[in-house]
Amino acid sequence: MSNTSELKADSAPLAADAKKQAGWRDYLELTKPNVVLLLLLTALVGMCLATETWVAWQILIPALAGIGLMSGSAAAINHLVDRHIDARMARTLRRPLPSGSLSPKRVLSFAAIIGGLGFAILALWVNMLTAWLTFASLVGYAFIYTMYLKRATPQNIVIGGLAGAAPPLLGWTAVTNEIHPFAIMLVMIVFTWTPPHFWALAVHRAKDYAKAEIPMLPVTHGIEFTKTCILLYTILLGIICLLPYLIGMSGVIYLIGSSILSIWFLGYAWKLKFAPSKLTAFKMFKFSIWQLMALFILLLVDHYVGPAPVLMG
Ligand code: HEM
Ligand SMILES: CC(C)=CCC/C(C)=C/CC/C(C)=C/COP(=O)(O)OP(=O)(O)O
Repeated sequence: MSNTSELKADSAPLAADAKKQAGWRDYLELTKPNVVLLLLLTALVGMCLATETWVAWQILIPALAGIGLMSGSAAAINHLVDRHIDARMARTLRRPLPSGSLSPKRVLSFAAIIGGLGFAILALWVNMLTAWLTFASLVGYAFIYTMYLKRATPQNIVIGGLAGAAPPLLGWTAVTNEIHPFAIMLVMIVFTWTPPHFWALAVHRAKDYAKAEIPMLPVTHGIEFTKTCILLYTILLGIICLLPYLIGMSGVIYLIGSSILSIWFLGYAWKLKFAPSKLTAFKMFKFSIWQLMALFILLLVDHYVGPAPVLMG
């Protein structure tokens, strides 16, 4: 979004071209609900790992609601800022803004309302540290990544990935009101997972990104270089996934499960680099989502079911 007059100028043609009436499904789509659900799982695990017992519902409910609403708001701002490039890519052209079912003004109001509500919930019922850290993540994704990094550098998703990686820390601070090294380690897992997650899709959709002139790595440095980077990040992720066990935060259930997932993911990265079929990149992208979900469920199961680990420090 460059300024208010652009928003006004945009509203008219989009509203006039509207092909269908806006409904609640359009608003839901703006929030990237599947992404937010996975973000909330990582936040929930951050909350649970921060305490030896169950998380009190008086914190659990407002923390998940606040983080979810602010993430949804960030996603809606991403739709607003990216509406022109979304209109140029096959994957995104049917979204509510490029398809004309919602106007930019409505999207801005929606993002402001749910974002403000999310912040108020965190500030009133959780704590100010979590409220401000979540706000920083919103700014990181909706403004720094979407408005600047995405259009400026092929390292966009590496740096921007920090915002999407923050929820385990947000969950942890919601419960303890302090930043703990264990929470940072959970952030590091999601942070290192993001490049193979996204670049696998970018390899599959490289022509789309080139058409929209977005400097994603496969566009600027080619498919082969991107596949090498995916392989290297996948190895790094495998190493980082060992840390929860090595520092005594998680036990053998986690170690065995996460090692299987890491080897599996590495198998995809290896195939993508050395023996790809047309669909390997897309299958790896899909697998990355299941892998992160399974990894965080493992952390949770290990925490509550496994034998108590010996904690450092
Ligand atoms: C800068 C960081 C990230 C980038 C650039 C990125 C990029 C993408 C893209 C382009 C898609 C396809 C969306 C679509 O087809 O509509 C996607 C899907 C997805 N991403 Fe990411 N992602 C990032 C971080 C994350 C994080 C942190 C999570 C969760 C912890 C996540 C979870 C998902 C999920 C669940 C989907 C599937 C959505 C669906 O099927 O509706 N992503 N991601
Ligand atoms: C408060 C908080 C935790 C904020 C983070 C919220 C959030 C929704 C992070 C997910 C990152 C993501 C889906 C990036 C893709 O954007 P893209 O523009 O590259 O993808 P697109 O082309 O599919 O829109």
